[in-house]
Amino acid sequence: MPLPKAELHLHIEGTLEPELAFELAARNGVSLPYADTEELRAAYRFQGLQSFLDLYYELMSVLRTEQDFADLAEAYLGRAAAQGVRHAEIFFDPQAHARRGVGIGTVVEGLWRALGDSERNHGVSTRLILCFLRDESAESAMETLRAARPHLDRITGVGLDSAEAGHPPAKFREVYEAAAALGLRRVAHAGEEGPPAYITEALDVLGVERVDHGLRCLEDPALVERLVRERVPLTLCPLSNVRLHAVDTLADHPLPTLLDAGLLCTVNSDDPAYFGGYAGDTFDAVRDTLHLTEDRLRELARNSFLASFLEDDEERRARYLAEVEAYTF
Ligand SMILES: Nc1ncnc2[nH]cnc12
Ligand SMILES: [Zn+2]
Repeated sequence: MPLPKAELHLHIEGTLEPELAFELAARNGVSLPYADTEELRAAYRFQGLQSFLDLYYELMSVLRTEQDFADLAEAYLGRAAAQGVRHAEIFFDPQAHARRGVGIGTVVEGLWRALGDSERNHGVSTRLILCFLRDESAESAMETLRAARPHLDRITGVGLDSAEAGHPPAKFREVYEAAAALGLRRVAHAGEEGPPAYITEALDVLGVERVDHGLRCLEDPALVERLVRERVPLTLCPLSNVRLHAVDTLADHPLPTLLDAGLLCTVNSDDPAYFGGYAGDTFDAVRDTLHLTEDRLRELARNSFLASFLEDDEERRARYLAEVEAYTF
């Protein structure tokens, strides 16, 4: 039995495996510029974040209907459950679908067809986090939040993703204020490819409660001290960092340094169809390559539930935490 864990940094569009991409392309009459799944997989060699994002946005053109989003989420939940995920807080990118005329209602209600039955079908509780694309305008983000209003009973929080460099968090001050006023939780990608100052800005200007990635905090010791003091969780994605060249190899990943510094670290899969592993694969990889002890692995699992947005269901959180403590390796 795998170690129970929560997945807190997972883009649902990043779980689109080549096989499902081709199946949906055929179903929807979309042609992909790849002959087959093998040729598509061969394209998964990225120079950095932007080259990944180019393929990620291209491939999601196969997602058209509610059923497509339901099938995508259902496939993810099955894989996640098999790897010990008990709770998943799932990002989605409505603006990336609105571009081709797929409205946020299709996305959210489609995902909900799978998420609504996830506890019963997979034993996985879920939350949805709407991400704004930071390389789109602040006005577009505000329009997206407006369009999300009829679906807010399905949405727990907002996040910020896509190309980071040159798109500081402060650009989205107003939309995060509006999201907070609607009672939404707040997270943001920061310090993945952008500087540590973006992490500080995400905390101070956007009021984020977790930092997605946050890897580059290590360049600013005062910031590390603050993150430790304020118990700000980091949702790290080690396999993503290797594939997008934030680190040279997994053996060079600073996860042990971050843990030793006292940071509240979690490990996550980001875009598992593209980066070579789901949550359990990621835990196995850091265990084997970074030689993490059982105590460290248990700490990472515990942190994942502590950092999750389960404030509305503390009984469940306590149950998950008890499972972590009772786990025998
Ligand atoms: N790792 C990542 N960073 C920024 N935006 C993303 N969208 C999907 N994955 C992402
Ligand atoms: Zn991400």
